[in-house]
Amino acid sequence: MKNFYWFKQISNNVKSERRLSLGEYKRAVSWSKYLVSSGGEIKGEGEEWSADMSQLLIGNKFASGRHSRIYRGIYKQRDVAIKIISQPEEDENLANFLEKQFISEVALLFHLRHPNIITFVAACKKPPVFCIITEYLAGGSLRKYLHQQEPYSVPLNLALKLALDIARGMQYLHSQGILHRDLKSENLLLGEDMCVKVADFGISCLESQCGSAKGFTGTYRWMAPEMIKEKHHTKKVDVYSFGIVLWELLTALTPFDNMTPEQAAFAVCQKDARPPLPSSCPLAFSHLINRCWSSNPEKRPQFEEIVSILESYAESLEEDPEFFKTYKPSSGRTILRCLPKCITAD
Ligand SMILES: Nc1ncnc2c1ncn2[C@@H]1O[C@H](COP(=O)(O)OP(=O)(O)OP(=O)(O)O)[C@@H](O)[C@H]1O
Repeated sequence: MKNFYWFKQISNNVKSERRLSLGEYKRAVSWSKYLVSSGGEIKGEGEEWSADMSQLLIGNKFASGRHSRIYRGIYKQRDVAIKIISQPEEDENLANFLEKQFISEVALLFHLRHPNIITFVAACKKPPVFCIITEYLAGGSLRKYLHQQEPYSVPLNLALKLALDIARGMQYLHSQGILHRDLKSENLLLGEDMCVKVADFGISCLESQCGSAKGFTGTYRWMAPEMIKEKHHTKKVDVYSFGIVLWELLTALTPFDNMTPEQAAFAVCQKDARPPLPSSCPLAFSHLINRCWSSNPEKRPQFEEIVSILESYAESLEEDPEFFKTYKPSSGRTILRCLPKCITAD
């Protein structure tokens, strides 16, 4: 607890009660002054999601986004992560964009409840600073985890479990009519027992309101070709990104590592390039990955089918530890098992 302090205390300049360095203290004050009104707590703007700032204990910064800083904290006795977004004074367009993004992220997160989706706790809006409080996931991002592993070393049963968690979170998200649009290992967080949760809904949208992908800020290495080309896009853009994440799980590498993001985007769109599947990749996975990252969105499966397929793999693996060595895509076994769920009106 020694590095935590109350916002309220900061506003009252009770500096002596905190064991922060002068630099940390100045930084904390510069951010928190916007979140704490003089002598009292912000009551928010009446929104259901408004945080009670008197209950927020803020700790060390542990990560950063493009326009945000992420702090550890405690809110109502619960471990939380606090994403603080600050609008730049000198760039009005970016400031407006960040405000819209904050409102949209909070509106979507507020309604989501699923074990594989990060849990929203509260938020506060005090321009030029906004904050989003979510549960804290101690395992960090899947990307960080994978980068700590030797290439091709993630056990297949673990890769399968992680893939299933992600697919279940995405199935739920799509069932709510929401497109994530920035699915990548950096936005997948690890909780206890290696449970994965989908996070960062900054550029997510309701399917009916997504519009075109013009001026889009997603990440090229994971982005579906139709989105790179700023064309009309559907839920299937997330399935494409999931294919890339599956590839990451099997290789523990960064997709298109030898290219800049722009070169990767060009290669994907103009040359139909995809990251190379290792020769050791079990057919069961390569078959699914190839379907997921198909350049034709219609050919990509829905998450409902992906979950069924992965569940059938998990069952088969439990019955037969050699399953991945003996699997044949045309065996019919998997298809039969998922048939009732696979047939959709897509
Ligand atoms: N609830 C959390 N628990 C643990 N770590 C988190 C949490 N939220 C965010 N992080 C860490 O902070 C990083 C950045 O978070 P996030 O992607 O939400 O910020 P962002 O501002 O949207 O970033 P960007 O715009 O660059 O995508 C994540 O990759 C993760 O490592």
